[in-house]
Amino acid sequence: MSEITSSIPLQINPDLQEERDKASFNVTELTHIIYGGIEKTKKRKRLEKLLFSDPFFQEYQNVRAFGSRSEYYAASVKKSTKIFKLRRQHKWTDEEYETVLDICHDDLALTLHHTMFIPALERLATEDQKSKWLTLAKQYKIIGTYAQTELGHGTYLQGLETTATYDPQTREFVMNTPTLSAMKWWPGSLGKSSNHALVLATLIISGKKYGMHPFLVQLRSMDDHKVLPGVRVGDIGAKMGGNSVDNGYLILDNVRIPRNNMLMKNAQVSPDGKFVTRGPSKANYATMMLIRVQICTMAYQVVSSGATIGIRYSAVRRQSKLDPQDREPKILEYQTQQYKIFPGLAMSYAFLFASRSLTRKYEEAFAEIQRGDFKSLPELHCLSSGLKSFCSEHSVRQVEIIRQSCGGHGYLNAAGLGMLVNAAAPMITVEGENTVMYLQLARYILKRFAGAMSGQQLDGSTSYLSMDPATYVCPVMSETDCRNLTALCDIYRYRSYMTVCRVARQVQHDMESDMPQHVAINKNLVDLVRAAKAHSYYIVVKDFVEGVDALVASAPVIKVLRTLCCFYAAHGIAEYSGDFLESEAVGLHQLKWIKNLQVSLLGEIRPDAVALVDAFDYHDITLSSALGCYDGNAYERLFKSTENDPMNKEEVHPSYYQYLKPFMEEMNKSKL
Ligand SMILES: CCCCC/C=C\C/C=C\C/C=C\C=C\C(=O)SCCNC(=O)CCNC(=O)[C@H](O)C(C)(C)COP(=O)(O)OP(=O)(O)OC[C@H]1O[C@@H](n2cnc3c(N)ncnc32)[C@H](O)[C@@H]1OP(=O)(O)O
Ligand SMILES: Cc1cc2nc3c(=O)[nH]c(=O)nc-3n(C[C@H](O)[C@H](O)[C@H](O)COP(=O)(O)OP(=O)(O)OC[C@H]3O[C@@H](n4cnc5c(N)ncnc54)[C@H](O)[C@@H]3O)c2cc1C
Repeated sequence: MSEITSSIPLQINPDLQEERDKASFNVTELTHIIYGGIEKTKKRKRLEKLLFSDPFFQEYQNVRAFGSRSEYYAASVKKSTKIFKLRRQHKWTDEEYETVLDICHDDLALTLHHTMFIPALERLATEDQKSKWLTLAKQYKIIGTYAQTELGHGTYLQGLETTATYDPQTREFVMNTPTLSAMKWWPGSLGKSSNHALVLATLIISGKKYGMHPFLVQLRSMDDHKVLPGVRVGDIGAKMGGNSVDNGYLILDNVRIPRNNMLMKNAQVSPDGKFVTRGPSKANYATMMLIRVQICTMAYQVVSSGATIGIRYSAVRRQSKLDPQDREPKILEYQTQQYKIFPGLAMSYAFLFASRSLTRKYEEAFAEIQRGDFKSLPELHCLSSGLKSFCSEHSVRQVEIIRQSCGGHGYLNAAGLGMLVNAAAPMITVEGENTVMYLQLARYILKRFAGAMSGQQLDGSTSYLSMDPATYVCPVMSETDCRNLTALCDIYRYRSYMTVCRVARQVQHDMESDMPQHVAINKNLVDLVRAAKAHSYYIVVKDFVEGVDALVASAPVIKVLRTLCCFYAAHGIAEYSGDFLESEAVGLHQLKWIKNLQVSLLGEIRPDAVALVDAFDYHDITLSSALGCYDGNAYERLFKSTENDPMNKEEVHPSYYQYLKPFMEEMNKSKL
């Protein structure tokens, strides 16, 4: 009888334990830094324990892996409602609730209710409207979504075709979907879950259009969830990932809603049909900006989860030979493996600091906006647009590289990496497609650059655009200088300055050559995006350097984070060396030194790699990966995962009797 079983050993895989034993710093100290202090870490642990002591959360993993789409959706509705109930029962604060959503990695069917519907009510409704609708929403007496995107338009909001026409006779809005391309298409939780939707529609009064405004529309009966008259709603179909969410379509056929169902914080329609605005015209775009900021944090979670799986697996997987006399090495010993995974590790910490800094700026600006002061809105819009695009693009790409670095096993669902990549991929598209968002940033940068050229004193993230480029000398004079974080940051800043300067001059030149502005802009779009990317890279490196500099921590923690920060910056320069050379931010000598440093840092990070991902402190259920489990028993867990596979339920699959058996019989009888 074979001794091979799928039982999971009680002890940690010795290969992983060996890594933990040799860490140069205290992992718990770093975990506290990541989560914002001992109390917050403890609270998180308590919430994790509360959630995962319920066997449902373990069973949920199986439905996710092996259930049909409909079963997965149903389990996810159950998960959402369980969490909603727990929130009420334990009177969680908003912060505790957010922590729970982070622990669950946010694949909840009813996700849009809390990610967008409630924040939109908070931002777009008047106090009176809030006391009615927001209260109902927070008590889960209504479930809602944010229905903006249409089949024909997602990006171009001025092109939205859904109409809200005011009828002063009845003091109602008539909500209508006039064409196929006007139907709402994509909103999460719309297809089957929500009974209400915040519908973004073009307001029409007496035949005149007044732009996009938010309207609260009831879609389904509160008694039996049946679709109300005039409403057609359904699921848009299976997606590459995120299939627990019922992204939906919505057609409104002259559905009448009371005047008060227009959310009127930023603009009002009086009973007799007069339109009055308050604040800037883009005030109704506020919810999107919030989610863009949150996407940066999600990108951190995505890439740090991927790095955790990749590094733990690479520490327990042995393959081939390095020293012919020795046993097969851990694949983490191969420099090429380190080169695939450590950029994701360094990026995790870079995005942790960058998203933290962006969130802080957002909260400060939001408080000002609440007081009616909108001066930081343009800066915040552009910063969040750029960083949303940068963090999503880089994290999704890096996790796919990590997936590939896990060889064949990385391709299994049980590895958790494919699902992670597919779930994270829409971050590139949602809340403003990345190219479009980079271009929003580029538009802002061009204006600021023009301001600097005309002698304006700039502040905020673009203040460096008033620098005098003639004073720049590459601050790296020797190989040792390459470890100077301020010097590396200066190199990024100058690269960004030159990239912006070049495209600004080109656009100006094209316009002076009598090219209409839109033609000149379109002729330079690729370089405009390049400038926005260079600026975003600089901001992320700067936030990382400043974040590490400001840390109050033990010397070993600071040392390891400085090493990662240096690697992150050096890796970026090596990867985009063409841009850095072209802008003359570095010369060939410096580039060679920085490339050498990048490679030697791999070896310096290597001994702490496992400890650096342990510090993220992800629960095994959150990671949902046989390869990335804390105990490192990857093979046992892979084998165990096959037990739940419905394909293995019967010894002989029904298809044998249906197809294979008759086919084999026919083949065996055949004379050919
Ligand atoms: C474990 C894994 C978890 C991972 C999870 C992964 C994914 C998450 C999955 C799902 C997400 C869930 C929900 C998703 C929801 C959505 O997607 S909701 C729909 C979002 N849609 C958009 O974001 C649309 C994007 N388009 C726009 O924002 C605008 O149309 C655009 C900015 C492109 C142009 O606007 P428009 O009004 O047409 O522009 P103008 O050219 O007239 O004006 C531009 C001026 O307006 C300023 N501006 C634009 N936006 C803002 C803003 N938000 N705030 C402040 N100012 C703004 C802009 O700077 C210009 O100003 P100037 O004229 O230059 O001064
Ligand atoms: C998983 C998922 C969940 C979503 N959830 C919601 C939701 O809850 N609510 C909601 O309202 N919407 C939702 N959306 C829709 C999402 O917001 C849109 O898909 C997104 O805003 C992009 O718009 P689009 O699909 O129209 O892309 P398009 O604008 O058609 O983009 C297609 C291509 O055209 C290019 N392009 C477009 N305009 C320009 C331009 N001006 N300059 C240069 N290039 C341009 C883009 O760069 C891109 O390459 C969701 C989408 C997904 C995938």
